[in-house]
Amino acid sequence: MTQLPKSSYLSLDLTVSITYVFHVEQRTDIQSLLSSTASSIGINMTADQVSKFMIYLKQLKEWNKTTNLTSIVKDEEIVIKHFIDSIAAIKAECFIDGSLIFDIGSGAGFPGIPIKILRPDIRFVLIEPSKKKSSFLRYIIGLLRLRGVDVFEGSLEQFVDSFTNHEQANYVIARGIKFEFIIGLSRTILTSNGKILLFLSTLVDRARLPSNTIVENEYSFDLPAGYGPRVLTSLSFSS
Ligand SMILES: C[S@@+](CC[C@H](N)C(=O)[O-])C[C@H]1O[C@@H](n2cnc3c(N)ncnc32)[C@H](O)[C@@H]1O
Repeated sequence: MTQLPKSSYLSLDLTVSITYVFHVEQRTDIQSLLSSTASSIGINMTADQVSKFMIYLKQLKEWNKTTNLTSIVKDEEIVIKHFIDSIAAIKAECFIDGSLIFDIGSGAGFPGIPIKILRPDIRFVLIEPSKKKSSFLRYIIGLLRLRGVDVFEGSLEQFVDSFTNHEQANYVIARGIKFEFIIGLSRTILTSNGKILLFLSTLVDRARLPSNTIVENEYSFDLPAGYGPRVLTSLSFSS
C-alpha cells in the first residue's frame, strides 16, 4: 500500500474535522431554532422531543423528493410554518388529558403529529384521502414510535359515512381546509361539548358561520421571522 506523506495525513484529518464540525453545527442550528422558537411561545421541549422533530424533518424532505407532500422544503420554513404553527395549538387550547382528536386533511401530518410529539397522552385519527400522504403518515408514526395515532385513508365525507360505533372526538382540528366544509360535517363526529379548532390567518368571518356555532376562543399570534399572523379559533355547537 502506498504511504501518504505526513502532510497529507494532516490535511485529511483537517478535512474530516472541518466536515464534522460543519455538520454538527448545522444540526445544532436547526435544533436550537426549533427549541428557542418553541420556548419563545412558552413551550419547552425535551431533548427527545427535539430529536423526534429532527427525524420528522429529515423524512419529510426525503419523501418530498419523490412524493408531493408539501411545498415548504427549507429547514427554517419547515420548523416555523409547519412545526411551530402546529404546536401553537397547545397554547391556544388546554386539551383535556387523554383527549381524542380528529385531524381533518392531515396531509403530511400537520397539525396532528407535532401536537402528538408534545402530548403523547392525546389520541389521534389523522384523516387523509391521498394514498401517498397516508403512506407517509403510517411510516412516520411507526418510525417515531407514536402510540395511539390511527390513519383513516379517505375523505372526511367517507369517515362520517363509516362512523357508526366509532368513539366521538373531543376535538376536530383542521389546517389548510375550508372551515365551512369542516363545520358542516363535524357535528356527528364530536361529543356534545366537543370543539372545532381551526388554523386561520385572520379572524373568522362570523357571517359565514352557521347559526348553531359559538366562537369559544380566538388565539392570535405572529409566527416568528415575519412568517405572518395566525389566529387559532375554537368553536362549539350550541345545539
Ligand atoms: C392544503 S392541504 C393541508 C394539509 C395539512 N393539514 C397542512 O396544514 O399542512 C389539504 C389536505 O386536505 C386533504 N383533503 C382534501 N379534500 C379532503 C376531504 N374531503 N376530506 C379530508 N381531507 C381532504 C388533501 O389531500 C390535503 O392533504
